[in-house]
Amino acid sequence: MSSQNTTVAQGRCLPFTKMQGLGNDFMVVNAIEQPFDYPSATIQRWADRHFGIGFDQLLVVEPAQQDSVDFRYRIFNADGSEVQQCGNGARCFARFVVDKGLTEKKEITVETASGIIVLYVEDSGWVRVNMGTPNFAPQSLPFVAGTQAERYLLDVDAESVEIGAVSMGNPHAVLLVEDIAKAPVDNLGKTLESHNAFPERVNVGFAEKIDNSHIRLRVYERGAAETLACGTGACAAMVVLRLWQLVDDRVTVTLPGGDLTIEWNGDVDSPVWMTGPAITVFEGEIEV
Ligand SMILES: N[C@@H](CCC[C@H](N)C(=O)O)C(=O)O
Repeated sequence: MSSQNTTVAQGRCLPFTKMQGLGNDFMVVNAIEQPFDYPSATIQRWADRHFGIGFDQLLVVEPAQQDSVDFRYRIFNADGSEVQQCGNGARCFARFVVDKGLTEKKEITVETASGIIVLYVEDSGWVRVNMGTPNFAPQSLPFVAGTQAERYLLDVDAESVEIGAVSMGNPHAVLLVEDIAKAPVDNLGKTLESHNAFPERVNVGFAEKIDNSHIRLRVYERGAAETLACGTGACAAMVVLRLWQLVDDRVTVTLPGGDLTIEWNGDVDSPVWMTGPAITVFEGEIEV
């Protein structure tokens, strides 16, 4: 994760599209035709829900750096930090490049800071994403945990909290809770996000099992606080619960903003699939 600190031309107006995937909302910018820099302070100003556009993440469409890839997909949290992956954003990215006529393909390959992912725009307008393989190695998050395990006990404020840990390109801690409505998302989520066992911070998911094919989930996102949905968080929760043999290979994940379908067969060499909606809210321009 890194922050950008370059200067940009003042007084310029930047066209953007406001999009959302299950209420996880985004400012999407075509930087192929209008390259610009992303100082953290500017992103924070744009992300502000009272003084700016208001969004959880800024998504930037750039030219691919490799021949076999269609686009480069860059992601910035509302706090201005650049991150490796964003699942709901990936679906919006796919709809953006198709709706704007930047590609005629319905199978779109994109580079992210954590590798290549493939996006499939379905006839219904929903998007199915090959999110790549989950990585349970602690160093992949990074997570200072000693040896790899299915479950870890973490000391938090004199208590011991059981978590699963996985990288979906970005880092996730997952906790199982009895009642999602009572989950301490604001307090424990915020504390764990910056726990010293996660040197690059972490996204924190609270999952309640409904049955073998249905879980409820709330996520305290690194750099954005609790969001209405987190795509990589849904993948992380599903694979951790699948690893713990609590769910089947195909699971509906109900987030505050709606449902995602997540599929993973339990094989660490198999990819995780995510399917869900991606919606354009409005178009606008903002002063850089
Ligand atoms: N909302 C996203 C995840 C965005 C990045 C995350 N906050 C991080 O810092 O890793 C999603 O839908 O996956």
